[in-house]
Amino acid sequence: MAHEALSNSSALLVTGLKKSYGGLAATRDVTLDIAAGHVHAIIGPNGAGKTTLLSLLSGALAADAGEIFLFGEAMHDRAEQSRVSAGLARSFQITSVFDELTVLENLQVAVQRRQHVSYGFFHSSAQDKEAKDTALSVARRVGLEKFAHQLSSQLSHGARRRLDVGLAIACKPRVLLMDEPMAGMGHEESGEMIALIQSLKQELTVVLVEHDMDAVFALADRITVLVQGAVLATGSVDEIRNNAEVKLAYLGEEEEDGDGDGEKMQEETQ
Ligand SMILES: Nc1ncnc2c1ncn2[C@@H]1O[C@H](COP(=O)(O)OP(=O)(O)OP(=O)(O)O)[C@@H](O)[C@H]1O
Repeated sequence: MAHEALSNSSALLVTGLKKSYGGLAATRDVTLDIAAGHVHAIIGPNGAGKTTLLSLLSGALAADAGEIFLFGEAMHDRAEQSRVSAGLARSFQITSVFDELTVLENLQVAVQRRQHVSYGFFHSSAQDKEAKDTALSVARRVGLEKFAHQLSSQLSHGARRRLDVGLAIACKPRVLLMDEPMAGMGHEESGEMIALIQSLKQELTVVLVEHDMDAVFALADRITVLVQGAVLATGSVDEIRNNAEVKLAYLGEEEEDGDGDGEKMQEETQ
């Protein structure tokens, strides 16, 4: 069933999403309208419910209440794999890299998994060729072409995380959920990941959970701040940076840091 109130530009519409772990409300009545083609960042202090929210969106966790629409199509009553097939995929958790396979083989497995869902178990040789070609184009897309025949276990941390993104892209998502893609990265690797996410905007919508505020401010079209499971504010980068409540609840530490590099806040929030 489609959502009637959907605006033309909504990629993901979430209404009244709730999740409790026993007595603890991890997600309280979260409503979000994520526009197509945007990078929409979700930020907030530790324990704010960011990962829980991504798990509810991907279907890894069942919500207690609320609705999720992907381009108007109801997702909340679907299982995780069915959401992936519809175009709602999560990188860094839904897919896993097989160490003993090469970069290309890993990508091929991801493409073949999607074909299996679409066409059933038996593959034609044309589908095998399509899987190889698609895997190679995804390797190119995430900047791993020159490592295509390298074992995944030999990749650097940054390259491995780009492979994670590639595995998600191989599922042909329309909305990609990303859980801390810059985690554990140095400056150069973060820069490469920022450039990759920036380039993804041309073809899909990204929901980005990230503690690295430099990356968030560089990438986000809109930001939602979660505090104790509830939406404190949603707005542009400037609106969020200048929001007094947000500064008090979360960004204040960065302002005190003074140099604007977000380091202090990262320490506070990692
Ligand atoms: N499986 C679980 N069982 C019980 N409580 C949980 C579970 N997972 C998360 N929580 C609690 O739910 C709240 C939200 O956690 P969540 O991991 O979603 O926050 P987060 O914003 O992603 O935090 P972080 O920034 O540290 O990753 C926290 O209080 C956490 O302790």
